Amino acid sequence: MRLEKYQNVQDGRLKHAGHDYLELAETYGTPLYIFDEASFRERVKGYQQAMETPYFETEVLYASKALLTKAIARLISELGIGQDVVSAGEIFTGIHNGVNPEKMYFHGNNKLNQEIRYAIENNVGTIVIDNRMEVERVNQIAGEVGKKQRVLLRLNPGVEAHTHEYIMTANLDSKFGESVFDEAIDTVIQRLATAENLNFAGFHSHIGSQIFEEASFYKAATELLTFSAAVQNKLGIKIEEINFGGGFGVYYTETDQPFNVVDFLPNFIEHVHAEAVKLEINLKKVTIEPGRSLVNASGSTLYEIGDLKHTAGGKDYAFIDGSMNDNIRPALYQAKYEAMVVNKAEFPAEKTYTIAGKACESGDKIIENIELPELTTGDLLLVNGTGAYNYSMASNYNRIPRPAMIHVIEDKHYLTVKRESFEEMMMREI
Ligand SMILES: Cc1ncc(COP(=O)(O)O)c(C=O)c1O
Ligand SMILES: N[C@@H](CCCC[NH3+])C(=O)O
Repeated sequence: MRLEKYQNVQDGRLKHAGHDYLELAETYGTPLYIFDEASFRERVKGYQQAMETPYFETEVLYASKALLTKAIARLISELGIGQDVVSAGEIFTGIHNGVNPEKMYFHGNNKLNQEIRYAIENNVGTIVIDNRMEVERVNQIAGEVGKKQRVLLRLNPGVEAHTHEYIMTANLDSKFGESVFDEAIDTVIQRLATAENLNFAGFHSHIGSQIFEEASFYKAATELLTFSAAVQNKLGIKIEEINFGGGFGVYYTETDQPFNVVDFLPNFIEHVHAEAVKLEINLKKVTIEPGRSLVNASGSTLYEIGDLKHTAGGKDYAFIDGSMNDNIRPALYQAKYEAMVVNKAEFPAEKTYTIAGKACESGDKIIENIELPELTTGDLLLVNGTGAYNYSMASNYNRIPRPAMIHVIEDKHYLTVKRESFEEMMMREI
């Protein structure tokens, strides 16, 4: 397993910022989500600095679908980044933990009327309109609330990025946004710009998630700016802001070769500026909304090895006390992960295992065919790169309680999510 900056091997054991994983397991139990707060803070600051430019206002919005807890919301607020939200639930969590709603961008392809009303009443700064029907709904609800709502339109620029089919968002049949190739697109934009209760500020696009080619982002930017210029020239509508979405790929295993986002961003901003100048677009604001690349490497999950099984077919299973309930990604996207036996950090890897969860599903395998030291019941297995889309996609399938989460920050660690109890799982039931 590739170690993160905060991990190192001492006395034959893997440690997290000097903390022994065995002690963390004793204190908090397993399975345990562990979030390294220092590296998250550093990454956020790095992105913010890399976006700074004299050309226009820039803002980093954190795509909170990747991981949102009360503690994460407090960090968003403290660090002063915006929040990309996709439901009233995310807005609620943000607002109740100090996030300034003016800095929120509300996305979603079927925002409910009550969510739109909630957002407008609670001063959510920008609603990113997905489609022409939503234009009318937001306009009407804003009128009822008595506000003029700032909005962007989500465009599908038709830039196909190479990623898993389920996380592509800009193919022609995507459910997200209005296509730049749609014959009615001009009418939709004209309506947006003239709707009495809307303040149309520009466009948004997000071409997909876990993307490794910088070229796809440059291409999408060029497409969007060219389209914006056409809108200005043809319809006389000014485009002040473009939100370029998130999607920067991260390292899970050695087949992943992500680019360095902090190096990429200044070049990207230059590209956007140069294209905007060429096309005579007076951009006032540029935003990005990364989720995975901000949190994934800060998260890991600690499991205890239970039973071991050698099948008649010759496979060696090692069962963990977690499951697809705490990490659905291998089952959903065939996602790959690396892992390490923290108490055998210096033992040679000599056996091939399939790490399977305890859920009643054959597909509940967290890692297939990983080389590890000979395992024994009670060993602790750490899976790295679980910060994004693990806790936020966790479920209670099989009535399995969701794990606890802790934050580690230099010399201390603290609980941010309590382990779910059986009672809590029944709480909403009558
Ligand atoms: C509109 C939008 N913005 C931002 C993101 C965050 O993407 P990622 O976590 O890949 O950075 C997503 C998720 O794919 C999204 O749909
Ligand atoms: N949840 C997905 C990505 C979807 C991103 C949100 N649009 C993942 O785990 O990779």
